[in-house]
Amino acid sequence: MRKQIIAGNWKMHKNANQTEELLNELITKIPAKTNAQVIVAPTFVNLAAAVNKLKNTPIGVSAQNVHQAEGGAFTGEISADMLKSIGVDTVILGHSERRAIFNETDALIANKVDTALKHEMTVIFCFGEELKDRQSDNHFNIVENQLRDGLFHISKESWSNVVLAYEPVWAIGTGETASPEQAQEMHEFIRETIRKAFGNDIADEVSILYGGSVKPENAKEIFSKPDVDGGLIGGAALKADDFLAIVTAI
Ligand SMILES: O=C[C@H](O)COP(=O)(O)O
Repeated sequence: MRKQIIAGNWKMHKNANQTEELLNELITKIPAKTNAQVIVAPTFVNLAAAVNKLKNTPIGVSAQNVHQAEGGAFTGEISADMLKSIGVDTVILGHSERRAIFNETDALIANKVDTALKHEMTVIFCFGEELKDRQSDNHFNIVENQLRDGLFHISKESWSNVVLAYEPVWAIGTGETASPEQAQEMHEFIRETIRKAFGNDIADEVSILYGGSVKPENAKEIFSKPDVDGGLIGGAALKADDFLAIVTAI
């Protein structure tokens, strides 16, 4: 059975007090039993506090990024070893905001993937087409290339530490969601692409999350699709009630 996962990417939101408040609310309100593994990704400065607060709860913690080098003169950057040393063993890589705003290329993301996997971290690998790609009917090519160039160099053994997050850029923070059918069509394509390259076991086991304007109102229908194994949630992860409504929709 594939793991179902709901991850909240808090992006550059929530200071220390607000982080504590949201975590308290999540801890208090999260149902005793959920069908999905639940993860939150606060900003770097609040990660250690989140790890401490969420100890002995069912909620895991992820970082939003990591630097590819082991360490050194990289002002402002954070290494995998630093994350591991505070108990963070999951990292989001390849997010479209990192690609578009911070010029992260497939080659750089592939490097970051290697570093994270070397440190036995779980990678939530994000990818997805822009609106122009979909309008020109090039979305399958773009998605396949992002997968091949950013991820397909890893070993078969590494796949147990990889979660995929398909996030069409045109649906991120726009309020416009891919239809459940569009999500399913792409998730199925992604799984078949993995099947061709890595075989049935890996294709059937890897969790593929959908991200892009998931809300309590549309979550259930999207998650009902057979190749959608959960969600990577942005805006709606910033309110405990909305996030938990999405968690219970799966
Ligand atoms: O990482 C999360 C995605 O960028 C989705 O963000 P959103 O739910 O605000 O559209």
